[in-house]
Amino acid sequence: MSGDGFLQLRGVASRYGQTRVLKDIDLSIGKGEFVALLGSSGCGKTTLLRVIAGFIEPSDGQVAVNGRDITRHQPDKRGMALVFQSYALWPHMTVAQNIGYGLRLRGVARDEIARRVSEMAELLGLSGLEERKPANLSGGQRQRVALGRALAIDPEILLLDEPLSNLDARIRLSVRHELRALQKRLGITAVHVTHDREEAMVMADRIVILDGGRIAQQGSPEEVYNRPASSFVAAFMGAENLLELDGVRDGETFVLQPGSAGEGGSVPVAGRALESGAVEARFRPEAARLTDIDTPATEPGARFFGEVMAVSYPGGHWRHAVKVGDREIMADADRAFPPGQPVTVFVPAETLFLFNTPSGDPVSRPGLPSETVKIPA
Ligand SMILES: Nc1ncnc2c1ncn2[C@@H]1O[C@H](COP(=O)(O)OP(=O)(O)OP(=O)(O)O)[C@@H](O)[C@H]1O
Repeated sequence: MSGDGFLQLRGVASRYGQTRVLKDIDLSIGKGEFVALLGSSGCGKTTLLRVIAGFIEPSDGQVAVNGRDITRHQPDKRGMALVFQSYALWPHMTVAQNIGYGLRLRGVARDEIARRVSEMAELLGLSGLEERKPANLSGGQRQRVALGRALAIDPEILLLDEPLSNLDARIRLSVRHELRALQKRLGITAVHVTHDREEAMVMADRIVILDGGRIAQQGSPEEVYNRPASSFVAAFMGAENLLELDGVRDGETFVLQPGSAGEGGSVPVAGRALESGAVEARFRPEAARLTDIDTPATEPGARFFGEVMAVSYPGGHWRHAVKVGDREIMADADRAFPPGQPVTVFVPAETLFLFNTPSGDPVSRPGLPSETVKIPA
């Protein structure tokens, strides 16, 4: 999925000295689209945002806005505003002076600045606080001042670098929704850097997942969550349980072979690029159904045999650590299975993510209890 190309990156690469941080970044963002750059620490999110903002010149590739190449334009000539995690407000200035700062730098007339500041204060729920200093504001209010300062210059593109991560958890949830609603209302194009999966899911139209400086996958929140393109993306999107299995493709059905995990079952190929051989199977704890040993499968999916190692109650369900073959997985259930109890773990086909391992070689395992259940797709 890609936008209409309002903001376009073509073949962007960046390096710090000899270290390549970004490679082959092709990204097309539509006008008014909210895109989240998501990835673990050090994957290059901030570097990419800074390349877009113009604080870092890419070692290769091009950045264009509305068809115009801006790769070598100064940051203040790009029609973009950047909001940081640290707010970066001037402590000696009032809320009004902070919001009006960018306008003053641009030589805007005093009356116009006053008009714009009061418009921003109104828009961001800061009316009445204009004469306060940042030290006398809450974290959420400070972040709104930083946002007001960014929006006051009327940018075409808003760049957000983890702007919510200094806020406490409860405020973060409400500011997320405020920011998203404001972005839609103003029709502004936004690129938001975050390492928080849920934040990206609830705020963005599109999520771009970075891994080691490359785009691992991009798509709507629903796409990347339910149809991860790789084992890395599946794990990053919460399917952290991993089992290594062998499978045989039989037309449009992928049959999992018996092995050390006691696995068996079959899943529809459903458009996936799956070949016979070794696969990594990934699934979320909440996707697994835990039952007494030998409970038969009644729908397509995979069945594993295991032993409960530990049980806890994080709220709403019981979470179990289960030893399956030589791996430990997490599985949720609405009742507690005591440690030591043998169990069946069933993962329905649509929630089981399968990826051929790079070599394609069968995974070797010691033989343990196993069963194959072949259910037609
Ligand atoms: N000025 C610099 N000089 C050398 N290496 C740098 C510099 N800035 C960043 N890096 C390296 O580049 C890589 C990408 O950094 P970047 O800040 O873009 O990652 P990130 O995904 O935003 O991480 P985080 O979520 O931790 O902020 C990291 O390995 C980092 O150590």
